[in-house]
Amino acid sequence: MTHPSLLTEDLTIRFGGHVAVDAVSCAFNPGELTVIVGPNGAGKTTFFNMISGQLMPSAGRVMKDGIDMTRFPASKRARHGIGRAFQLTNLFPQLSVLENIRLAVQAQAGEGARFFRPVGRFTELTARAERYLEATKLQAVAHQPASALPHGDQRKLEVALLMAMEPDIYMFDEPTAGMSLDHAPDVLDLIAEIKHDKSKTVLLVEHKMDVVRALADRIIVLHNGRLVADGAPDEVMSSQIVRDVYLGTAPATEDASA
Ligand SMILES: Nc1ncnc2c1ncn2[C@@H]1O[C@H](COP(=O)(O)OP(=O)(O)OP(=O)(O)O)[C@@H](O)[C@H]1O
Repeated sequence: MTHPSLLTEDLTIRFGGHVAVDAVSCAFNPGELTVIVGPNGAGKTTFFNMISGQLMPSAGRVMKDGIDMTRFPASKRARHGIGRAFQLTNLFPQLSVLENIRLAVQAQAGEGARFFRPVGRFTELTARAERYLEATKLQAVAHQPASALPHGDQRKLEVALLMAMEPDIYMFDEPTAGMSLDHAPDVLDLIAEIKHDKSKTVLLVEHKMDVVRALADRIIVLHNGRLVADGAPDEVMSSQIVRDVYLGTAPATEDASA
């Protein structure tokens, strides 16, 4: 039996009088890709922000592998293996794609940006960076400055930087947003590959139902900050509560059941 690697316990945040995420308790398991869906303003991104550490909850806890992460800043959570794809905030725009990936590999290896290191070590880190370059199909643009990449390749680079951190929790917030149709499958294939590694836990916020169908092992539904459904994709998508949520007829305080 697999043990959940990530748990939220009664996770709650209030902005003034507004409860944006309301006592959400959920366990996420290795080898499982969970998609978080819900209408606009349901609390999906806020829930994500509390897991990755961009926001501190008003109440409740975030646990990973038995460790309470609730008060850890995002950087410390990342060192504990909670990895979130961001739109190129960690990027050095003037450096090449490969150099950016190599810096992420170095950071993961705890080597910072040291310039002097044994040649063998340098070669090993470069080989690792090249593996991520290949995995994300960015070889053709390896030596281009990161800032010159078209949007689709930038999203792939985000995934490469995330993979280089070797997290065990992968978090993606609308990974194909703003992407042309010809680039989206590459990124979705990458996420599918990550989820095939049974030691990885993947969380995805997504609006596009074709993406949800292609990737989800499990779906959770947020509505007005509350978890209102949790289960297998077919079961959740055909449930009355989900139809109500999307048609706008759900009561605000519906219980969590698929
Ligand atoms: N920093 C903030 N201050 C005040 N209210 C906030 C803040 N961040 C989010 N909210 C509110 O919390 C609620 C949840 O927002 P959130 O962005 O998490 O929803 P979402 O489900 O991700 O929506 P979308 O699908 O549109 O991205 C919304 O009512 C939003 O206005």
